[in-house]
Amino acid sequence: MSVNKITLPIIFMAILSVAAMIFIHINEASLISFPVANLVPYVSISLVLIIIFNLSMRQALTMYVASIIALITIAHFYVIPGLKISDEQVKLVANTKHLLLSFIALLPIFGLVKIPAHKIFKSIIYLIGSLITWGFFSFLIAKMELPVIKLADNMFSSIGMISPFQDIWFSPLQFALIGMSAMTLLILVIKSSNNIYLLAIAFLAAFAIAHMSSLSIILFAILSSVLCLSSAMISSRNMAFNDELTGIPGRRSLTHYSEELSSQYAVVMIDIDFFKRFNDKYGHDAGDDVIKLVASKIAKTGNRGRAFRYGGEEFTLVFDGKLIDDVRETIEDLRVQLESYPMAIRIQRRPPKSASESRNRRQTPVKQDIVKVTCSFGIAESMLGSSDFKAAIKRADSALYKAKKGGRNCVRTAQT
Ligand SMILES: Nc1nc2c(ncn2[C@@H]2O[C@H](COP(=O)(O)OP(=O)(O)OP(=O)(O)O)[C@@H](O)[C@H]2O)c(=O)[nH]1
Repeated sequence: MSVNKITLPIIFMAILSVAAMIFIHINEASLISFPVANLVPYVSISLVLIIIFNLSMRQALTMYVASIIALITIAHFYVIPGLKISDEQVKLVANTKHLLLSFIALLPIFGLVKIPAHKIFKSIIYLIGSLITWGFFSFLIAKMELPVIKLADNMFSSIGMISPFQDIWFSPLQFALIGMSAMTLLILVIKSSNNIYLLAIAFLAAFAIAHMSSLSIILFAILSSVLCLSSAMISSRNMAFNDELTGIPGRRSLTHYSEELSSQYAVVMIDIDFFKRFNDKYGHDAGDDVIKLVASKIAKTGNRGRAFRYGGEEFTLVFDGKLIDDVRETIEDLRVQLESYPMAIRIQRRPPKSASESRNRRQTPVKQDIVKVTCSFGIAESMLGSSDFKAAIKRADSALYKAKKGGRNCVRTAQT
């Protein structure tokens, strides 16, 4: 068992959440009529569970747990009746909700974002970021009097319901946050550009927290849970089916995919040339860099080709519905592209001889080198009346062998 990257921020959040709840309980329990204290065991137990799942490296489970807890906690919050309070108390309750929901909203987010453990500072930025986002959204909605909100208000009142946009709580603190909010939003957008779930949840959280209505909170709870669950499913599927080094589908995916193929397809086996020599000269890490670069190029092959890492320095391309003649040109183009692509790799240096040499090295950037790599290709196609994919792979492998024998950096087909 080892502490993975998101464990420490979660522990940090757990301590903050429990401390905040105890504080709220001590200070406001007499003013509010629902038992805030009930949430303490919920959140504490759930955070302990999250930490345990994280310690056992079950990140997908962590996300499931985080999202289910978000749902249960919010449901608990709103199912408990008896909010008979004065105006002053409404404000206090609103404050309590803001605080609690900020933490709860952050749980799934922290389940999704892999923040390096040593950067607890980053967690604080995310916390402040989501609070500022909330400030920005409530300001926008409350102050701009968007026509769409009036429309929604009318719609809700016409069916006898209270609009979630009514009585938006708006404090002077939000004014102070507005200047910074645009910047924070921008940072959130940039940081989460390849994590659409984070972005969606941050926005939903901001929306829900800004409105403080059961409807928007429930909407948030449902949507964030769905987003977390789907993210968990996608990430566990990716973990099982994608190759760890290159990120492209691995051998297991290929087997899966072969079962969905039509009766006509072309399959290409690709192998990096003289890779052993390359590894010996530049080191294993540089070898890994090359495998990643080659994989990214192969994955971009057009003509509706699907790329897989077959294993080691071998890749497979599958063209469903195509035959050798349909893909020959595509593969020749890919070969030329790889051959002429200058790859930047990090060069490993020999171990430092002394402490002072080691210090000096840390100040100089890691050396890079530009290398050229070539690949050999073997193409085969499905046999009439046979759906045996393994046999097609074997034929492509034999064609690849011919390409290696024929001098490498060339394409051979199972026919020739
Ligand atoms: N860096 C790195 N090397 C790998 C990986 N998988 C396999 N290899 C290395 O790839 C090399 C493959 O070598 P060989 O099968 O002898 O073939 P080759 O040197 O490419 O020669 P030809 O295929 O005949 O052109 C071996 O040295 C493996 O250790 C990997 O994931 N990363």
